[in-house]
Amino acid sequence: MKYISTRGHAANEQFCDILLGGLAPDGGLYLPEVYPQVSATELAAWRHLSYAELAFAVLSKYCTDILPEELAPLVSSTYSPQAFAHVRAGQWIEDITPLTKLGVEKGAPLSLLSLSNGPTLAFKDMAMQLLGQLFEYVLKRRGQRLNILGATSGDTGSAAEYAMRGKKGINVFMLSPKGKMSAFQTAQMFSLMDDNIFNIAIEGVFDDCQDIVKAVSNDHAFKAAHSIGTVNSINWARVIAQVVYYFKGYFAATKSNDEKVSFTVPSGNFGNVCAGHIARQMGLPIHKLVVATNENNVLDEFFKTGVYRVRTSENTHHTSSPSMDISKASNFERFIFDLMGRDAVKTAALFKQVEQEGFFDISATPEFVSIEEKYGFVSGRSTHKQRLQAIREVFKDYKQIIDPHTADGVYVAFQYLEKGMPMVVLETAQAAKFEQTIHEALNLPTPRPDAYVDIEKRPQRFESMTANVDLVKAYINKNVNP
Ligand SMILES: Cc1ncc(COP(=O)(O)O)c(C=O)c1O
Ligand SMILES: N[C@@H](CCOP(=O)(O)O)C(=O)O
Repeated sequence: MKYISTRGHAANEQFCDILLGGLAPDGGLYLPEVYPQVSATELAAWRHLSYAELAFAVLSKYCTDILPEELAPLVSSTYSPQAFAHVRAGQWIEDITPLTKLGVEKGAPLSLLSLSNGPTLAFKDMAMQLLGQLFEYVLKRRGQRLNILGATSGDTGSAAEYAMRGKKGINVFMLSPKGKMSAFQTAQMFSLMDDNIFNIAIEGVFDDCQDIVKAVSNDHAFKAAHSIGTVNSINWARVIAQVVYYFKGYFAATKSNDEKVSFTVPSGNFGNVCAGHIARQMGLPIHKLVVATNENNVLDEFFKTGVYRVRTSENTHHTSSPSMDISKASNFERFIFDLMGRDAVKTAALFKQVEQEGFFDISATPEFVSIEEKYGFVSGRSTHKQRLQAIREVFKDYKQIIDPHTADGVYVAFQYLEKGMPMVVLETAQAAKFEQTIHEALNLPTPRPDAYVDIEKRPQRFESMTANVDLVKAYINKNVNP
């Protein structure tokens, strides 16, 4: 399998190269030359696989430069009960991404696909645990080191740090928006004292952090000299690891492969729902992909109007679903590349316009008009009030405490229920990470795993910085070459 860039100027690379490379050298994002297809026979056989077996089946189609006998143990040790088995409502559950059937609403079976059972209680663990294994394997094979530079709005950071802590040859430099994550999320990252973990609190919003990651990655000399890699969904490996649970969720929600399923995905950087798009392109019978945003509704605006208008830091709201406080959805470029018939020239021109003018408008194109029919995408947005309402209703009707991001998903999913069509909402984090909002909605304490009791009281270590690329580079340089 060869990989190409959405902007058309990268040498055709193999999986292990793009795993370490992150952003393509022309500033674009990597994608496979073609999406591998899943035949009807394969889909029938996959229905009965365990999560680890399914992950191996999907990943084998993409990681073609890793021998199957070497990939298989990496995947099976990642998706093991040690990392993902959990207790819910007093019950010990070994299923890695269990589907909780809530009930039938407006004639549609409604379920939650629970993705936040890993070590840091958010869906990011599903991919990040695998990335940790893949990085270690490839770096050892090549005798290289890696300095990961990441941006987080709350969950990617801790998932990456827990997956990479103590790993030989890997450092993690993680940028986060100062004072904008929940107290739990902040403590989860900043309480780590491992020598290879560096937390940097940036005065700004998530987009400022992501812009710095891209600027550092686009400085090819610095990137090469400091072996810079990424763990955000810029990195293709993140996205394919997330493709797996769409297959798992589909099988759990249906009895036969003749059925279709809609998925609602709480969205910010467009990585999670992009994985759904790729599963659909591979042949998974997905009906609708519902993009649910919070008050930072750049994506909802695009799917409703054809105008993609990024917002400035000042116009990015600090909300009660803070991990989705994103106004420049970096992964969105992969979908636009597909939408534009995989035309890298058109894609590069559109994103150049975003850089220069802050928007593009494709409302008058046949491509935009075809989106729902051809790709199944629809969208909606939720606000603080609607988020609280969804938390209350799911608790009242189904006795489940959902987190604020999942609540945005549930609220928007209700607008797209169709009689007889299963609707699966992706549960992206556990409520424990956002207890202030849960308390506001339910006036109840949120149970949390023993390992996290009083985490907010632990000592914290982090560096504060203004949103300045040179300061970040100097900090990396100082710590990599002390
Ligand atoms: C809990 C939670 N839900 C939803 C999202 C949005 O996912 P994506 O950025 O892949 O669109 C994030 C952050 O990415 C998150 O941490
Ligand atoms: N919401 C994320 C931010 C970025 O998403 P990613 O999937 O591109 O890493 C977070 O919580 O950190």
